[in-house]
Amino acid sequence: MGGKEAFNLVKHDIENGAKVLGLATGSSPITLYNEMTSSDIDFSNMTSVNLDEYVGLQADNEQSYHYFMKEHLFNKKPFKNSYVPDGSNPDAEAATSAYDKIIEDNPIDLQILGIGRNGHIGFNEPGSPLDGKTRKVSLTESTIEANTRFFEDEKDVPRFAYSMGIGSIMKAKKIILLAYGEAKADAIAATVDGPVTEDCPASALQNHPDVTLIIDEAAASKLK
Ligand SMILES: N[C@@H]1[C@@H](O)[C@H](O)[C@@H](COP(=O)(O)O)O[C@@H]1O
Repeated sequence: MGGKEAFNLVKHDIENGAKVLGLATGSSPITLYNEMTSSDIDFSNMTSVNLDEYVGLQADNEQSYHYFMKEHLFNKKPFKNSYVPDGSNPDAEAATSAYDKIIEDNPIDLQILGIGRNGHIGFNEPGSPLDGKTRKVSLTESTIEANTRFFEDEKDVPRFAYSMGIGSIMKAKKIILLAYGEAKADAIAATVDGPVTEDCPASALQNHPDVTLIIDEAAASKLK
């Protein structure tokens, strides 16, 4: 899907000096990561900062976002530093403030985003403050249900995550949002045509000066 288009934008930014990439998990960025791993770009002097991680999963847990990122990108293309929130730290205050410090020290040049069916970005579910920092969030039923496919049993799906806030996402210089498939059509319509509202966290992107949407026809099917 849109991996090639996204990759060309990423490559262009790197050639123009981008040093910090904000990265996302989920199925949407996989084709981009495939392009990155098969490219000849050297990321070893770059930094990556991921959006979120499940609370309660160790980095070596196969369902963790740490693991996902290693498997899809970092094992083949190591970065100088790669940051993902520490889901194994039960102290939410410590884990989230440490992550805010990381974001502050590594301002994001280009942020890659997927989108949840309910318009969430990172794990900022509907109702999240549009200017928020990293925090512990409760996942909604719709997100838990969407994530169930990755776990053996629904009861194993984590109920909480540490997520970069929308305020931090909005500070990225540029943003690329990836969305494919009919299940994302309502979220994309609300993001683009709806009001800016906490009911659709991605609608905050309307206030960002440099956002590119890479979406397929199905995801675009409910746009005005
Ligand atoms: N926390 C992630 C999001 O960052 C991602 O955008 C979303 C959509 O995932 P997918 O791309 O698999 O549809 O899933 C999870 O909730």
